[in-house]
Amino acid sequence: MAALGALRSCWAPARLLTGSAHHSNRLVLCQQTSIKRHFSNNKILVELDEATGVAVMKMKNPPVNSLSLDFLTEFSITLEKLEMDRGCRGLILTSASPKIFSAGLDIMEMCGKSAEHYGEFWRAVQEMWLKLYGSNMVTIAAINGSSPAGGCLMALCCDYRIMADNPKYAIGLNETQLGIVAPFWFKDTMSNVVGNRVTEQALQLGQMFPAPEALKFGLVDQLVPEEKVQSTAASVMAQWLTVPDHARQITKSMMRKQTTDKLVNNREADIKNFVSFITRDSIQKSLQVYMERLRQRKQ
Ligand SMILES: CCCCC/C=C\C/C=C\CCC/C=C/C(=O)SCCNC(=O)CCNC(=O)[C@H](O)C(C)(C)COP(=O)(O)OP(=O)(O)OC[C@H]1O[C@@H](n2cnc3c(N)ncnc32)[C@H](O)[C@@H]1OP(=O)(O)O
Repeated sequence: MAALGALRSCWAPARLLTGSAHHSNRLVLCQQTSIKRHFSNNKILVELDEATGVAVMKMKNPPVNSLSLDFLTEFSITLEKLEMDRGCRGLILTSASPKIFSAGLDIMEMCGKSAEHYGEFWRAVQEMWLKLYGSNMVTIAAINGSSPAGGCLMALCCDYRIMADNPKYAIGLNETQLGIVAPFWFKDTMSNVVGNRVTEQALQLGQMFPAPEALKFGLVDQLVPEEKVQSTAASVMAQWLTVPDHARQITKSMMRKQTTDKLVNNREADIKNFVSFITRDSIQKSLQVYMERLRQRKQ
């Protein structure tokens, strides 16, 4: 969480990038150029470049990067490690396999399981959101494929979104299409980016927007050719990192705290609400029908 007291002081890298550092600091930077640290596990590839202070996090949960309980747990642990690492100032979030950024929450985690499981799963979804939306790091989503529902939420949590310029890739909070409802904190995250009116319509209709449409109303910030998504993310990140960390972090926290506090103060009630919603027979039926439709589409 972006608690003000926990702000990290990362002045040296900021000064290096703005060019006001002492000569000996520059030497350190040169010497560090090729040092990369790895935080990978079997679901997420992470490489932290010590010279730039930027970590690239590639989701790798085949076939579609669905957000399973295991994946979400690994994700939050990894994010926590990076957050605590004084050498890490920026995070680029992307997919290890182009075409799909993330298929969103793993629907199988919400079907035919116990109430205890649903509670545990939802707590993990909350944790991912609190950590990513509340991150002190500069976060950039390099969206190299489709990004429905929970995948869109992850991208919306970031400070800036760069998407591959391919109309086949779509992004949006499509929950109503599955017969489920995006909770208030999904809604707030989108509303904070694109405004209330657009969010209201998009959420009711469960709209998925092809990349060019998403750009038009600011759901993503920039479209670039597919092969330039990563390099553009790196250069946008370099610009963001020229701003002194403490000032940017306080500003980010000021903009987002009201939204995160709403969940922090209501976590247990939100879990209870989710469990009672998802265990309804009608909702279970809707999810099964949706999965069946996905399978049939494939055939
Ligand atoms: C009363 C007030 C209540 C208030 C609210 C209270 C509580 C809130 C309640 C609920 C909130 C839940 C919020 C949910 C958020 C979500 O994220 S739901 C997930 C939504 N995701 C989707 O709709 C994506 C569906 N998938 C696709 O559209 C496509 O699969 C694709 C991602 C575009 C990829 O297409 P393609 O490359 O063609 O791959 P396939 O379709 O063939 O898929 C490959 C296999 O992957 C399986 N799969 C796809 N997506 C998911 C998924 N999200 N979860 C699990 N599995 C998935 C797909 O079935 C294929 O499996 P098989 O190979 O057939 O076994």
